[in-house]
Amino acid sequence: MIKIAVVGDIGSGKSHIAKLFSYPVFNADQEVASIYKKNKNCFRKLKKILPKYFSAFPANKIQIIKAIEDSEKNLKKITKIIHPEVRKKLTIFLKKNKKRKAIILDIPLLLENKLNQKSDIIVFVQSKKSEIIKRIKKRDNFNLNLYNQFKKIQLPLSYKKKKANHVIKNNFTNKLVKKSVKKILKEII
Ligand SMILES: CC(C)(COP(=O)(O)OP(=O)(O)OC[C@H]1O[C@@H](n2cnc3c(N)ncnc32)[C@H](O)[C@@H]1O)[C@@H](O)C(=O)NCCC(=O)NCCS
Ligand SMILES: Nc1ncnc2c1ncn2[C@@H]1O[C@H](COP(=O)(O)OP(=O)(O)OP(=O)(O)O)[C@@H](O)[C@H]1O
Repeated sequence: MIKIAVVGDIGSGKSHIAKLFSYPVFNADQEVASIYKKNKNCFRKLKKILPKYFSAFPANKIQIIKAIEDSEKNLKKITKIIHPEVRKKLTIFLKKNKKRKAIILDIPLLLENKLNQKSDIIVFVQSKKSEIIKRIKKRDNFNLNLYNQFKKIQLPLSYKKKKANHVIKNNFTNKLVKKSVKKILKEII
């Protein structure tokens, strides 16, 4: 199984491009959202360490964001509980798809959390900063503080690009991007 990991800036188009590969996608952000929504055991652990923000199941996103904004330590406490659950889901996903020729990893913190293996193909999505900002500002509940906090924690984009086997330039139109995806697949599969 070839693992193709899509990395890049927040809002650069990783999830959009991951889907264009037409192979099963593991989307870590979606997994996190689903854990908050469905995993009561995880909620209990979160409530125990951060009762002020996790009061009733399912967790409230505004409260989670407030916890993270209030202190970086809170984010560490949350990720200590959430990340092992995401890793469990990843193991299940890889097992389920072990006979597939390729799978796509849409894990924003893949390199930060050293979830990659040497054999993985890393694809870096490169998008114009101004275009990204314009788009993410339109998102529901967009929070500039949180965005800046996450940017500070994430590895520099220059490092991610250097680690990549391929770079896809995303101009937020499908024509160019689809061509790049096709070219990469032709080279590796
Ligand atoms: C704060 C939350 C509720 C905001 O949810 P929301 O739906 O608005 O955003 P989403 O989860 O899609 O994340 C958007 C982007 O923010 C960045 N981001 C999210 N969490 C983190 C983090 N812990 N560290 C650095 N960047 C992060 C990623 O680039 C991600 O793609 C959520 O991001 C969260 O709970 N984060 C902590 C858990 C985590 O580490 N998730 C990252 C995936 S493993
Ligand atoms: N090539 C493209 N053509 C059309 N729309 C695009 C393209 N690339 C991205 N988009 C759109 O831009 C927005 C941001 O893309 P996306 O959500 O995939 O980014 P992301 O990098 O996964 O974000 P995050 O870091 O928050 O997880 C989405 O609405 C997506 O549909």
